[in-house]
Amino acid sequence: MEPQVDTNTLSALAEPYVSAEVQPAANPDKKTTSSVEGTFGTRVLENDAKVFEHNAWDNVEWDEEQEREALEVIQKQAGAMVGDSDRERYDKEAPLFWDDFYSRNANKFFKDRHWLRIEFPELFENLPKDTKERFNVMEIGCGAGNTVFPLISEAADANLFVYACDYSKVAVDVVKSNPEYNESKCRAFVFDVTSENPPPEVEAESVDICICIFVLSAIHPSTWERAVRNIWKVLKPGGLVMFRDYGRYDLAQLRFKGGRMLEDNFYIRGDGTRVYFFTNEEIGSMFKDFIIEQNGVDRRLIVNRSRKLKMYRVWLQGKFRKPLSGTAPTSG
Ligand SMILES: C[S@@+](CC[C@H](N)C(=O)[O-])C[C@H]1O[C@@H](n2cnc3c(N)ncnc32)[C@H](O)[C@@H]1O
Repeated sequence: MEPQVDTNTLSALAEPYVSAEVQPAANPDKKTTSSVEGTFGTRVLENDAKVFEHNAWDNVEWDEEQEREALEVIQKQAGAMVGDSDRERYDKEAPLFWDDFYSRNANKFFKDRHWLRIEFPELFENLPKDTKERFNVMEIGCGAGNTVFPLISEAADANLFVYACDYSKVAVDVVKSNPEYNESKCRAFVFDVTSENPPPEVEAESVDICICIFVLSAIHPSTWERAVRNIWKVLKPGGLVMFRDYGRYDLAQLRFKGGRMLEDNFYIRGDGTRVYFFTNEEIGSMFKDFIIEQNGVDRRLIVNRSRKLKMYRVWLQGKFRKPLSGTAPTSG
């Protein structure tokens, strides 16, 4: 996610919300099942002495030392885990914390995802025009609509329909109150992706593309399978999941202090919202029943030139295709 804050000052990166995202660097449209380091970026740091000459560097390699330091930070965090009763409360009341978040921020927090066309060109290719067959996109965890509205406006002359769901009622109300909201193009509704069943608003196997941007990190790891099963059920055979989310050792993870870790790599922010930091392996096994077309890591070094600070960002990006035949994933 990309809050509208200055990502170059550390104070802007403090809890409760670390700036989650800057615009992806370049088109990683490369089919691979492994890391796609090297495909995202355009500006590569070749000489460490020049690190403060630009604001950002792409595809930054991590050395063993950095990895060791990251692990040390995480071990320290694990020394002061959130207590059981708080953990249960954060789990039970999770949507309410997001309600509070959107009550405070409405649609002023995240920037619009204008990079969709670059990173996820499949959303715009082969869109039907003037045909009876509608192209259905579903966004899970649509928040304030920062993906939905740019998408609808970019594809204004196509026969595109967007289902926008979120388990925060306040978020859904924010989407519905947007002047661009138009039920001939979009339908927003409350839905928890970890529910037992897919949403009644969406016909089974009717969705061409399902978008999950910074949402799966917000759900408890024990519910990943249910979420993926619901996504599977709404997708057409051959349909695609477009995924972008936090990666392991992202700055946002390493900046958590004691008393914030709920479980391994799963944290509670100061505002009560939760966040997980994934590895490619975890994402690969979560979507194991899909054809993995991309499962990449986007590493960026963001530099504060005046304060000589280096901030390492790690995001994962993936494209997972539902096979033309196959049965729904079962829960383990
Ligand atoms: C980090 S925000 C991302 C919002 C939006 N995808 C974006 O990138 O701007 C995560 C969103 O996921 C929603 N969310 C979290 N858990 C959810 C769940 N189990 N089902 C549906 N939405 C969920 C939250 O309410 C919040 O709006």
